[in-house]
Amino acid sequence: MQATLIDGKALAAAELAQIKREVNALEESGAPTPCLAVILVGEDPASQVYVRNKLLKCEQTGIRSHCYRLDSGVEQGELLGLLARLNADPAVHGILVQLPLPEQIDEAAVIAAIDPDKDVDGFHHENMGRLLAGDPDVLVPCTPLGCLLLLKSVLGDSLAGQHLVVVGRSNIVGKPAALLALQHHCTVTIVHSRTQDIAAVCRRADILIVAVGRARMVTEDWVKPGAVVLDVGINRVEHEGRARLVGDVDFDSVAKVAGAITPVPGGVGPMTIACLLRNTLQAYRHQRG
Ligand SMILES: Nc1nc(=O)c2c([nH]1)NC[C@@H]1CN(c3ccc(C(=O)N[C@@H](CCC(=O)O)C(=O)O)cc3)C=[N+]21
Repeated sequence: MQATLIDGKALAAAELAQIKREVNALEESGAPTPCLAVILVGEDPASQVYVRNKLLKCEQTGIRSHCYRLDSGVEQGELLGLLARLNADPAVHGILVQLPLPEQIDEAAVIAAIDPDKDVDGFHHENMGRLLAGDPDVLVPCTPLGCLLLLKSVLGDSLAGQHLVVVGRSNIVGKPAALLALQHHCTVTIVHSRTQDIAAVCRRADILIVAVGRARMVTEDWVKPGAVVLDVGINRVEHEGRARLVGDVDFDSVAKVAGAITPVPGGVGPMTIACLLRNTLQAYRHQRG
């Protein structure tokens, strides 16, 4: 391995420590405590792990949190009613509805029902539009924001002119990551399942962000020597009879050619959670003027 390992866990811990200091300062000034509401529908095991993690990090930073656990058979109207109450509650500053939702519920309708000012996921069309327009007063999706912080940790502020290729075009990672990179003056390409000779396009990237959800899809022949590789994938695979977490990047082969690379676990994931808390604090400040 020649690549520098980008330690997302350590960088996230530093970010959380900073958030904790800011929350403490608010506390000392007598201001109310920032509060995040999390809604979890059903019993999806991965969602339960992620939500537990988010609540734990809230506790560590002093952000108040409240988790609403709804039955997997809940009616959409009930979920929308809960959102209306949380939107109207001035003590709640951030709202996160854990995805995916059960099939009887229209995800788009749920996201549209969240007050954009409390939309700490940055999934509401109002926030997507603001990001597209380059409005600084926007809540940016947590994973792309985490990617940007990881990139700055290796490249400093010199993202300008770098060719950044995003693999994947989802609304929650690929598209917002591309827009954020564009705002930081990168030359941006998005590639996806219909792209012709995807490996050749990726090989031209100075920075590669991979978010497709296919275990170890990106191999060393996709990567330019010295490139920075961020792996957003979280795939559970069987390895010698045991469940194991791997990314969308074939770490062992890519680490031989990349200049820097994030591991899975311990890369983008922890940074995503740190950015959720960062967004909660931003939403709090915005709401309090
Ligand atoms: N409304 C909503 N917002 C989200 O931000 C959201 C979501 N729904 N649904 C699911 C995805 C996934 N996601 C992750 C966050 C942290 C880790 C994370 O911390 N991963 C650890 C490992 C965790 C494990 O052991 O499974 C790591 O990479 O080191 C992973 C995945 C947020 N998501």
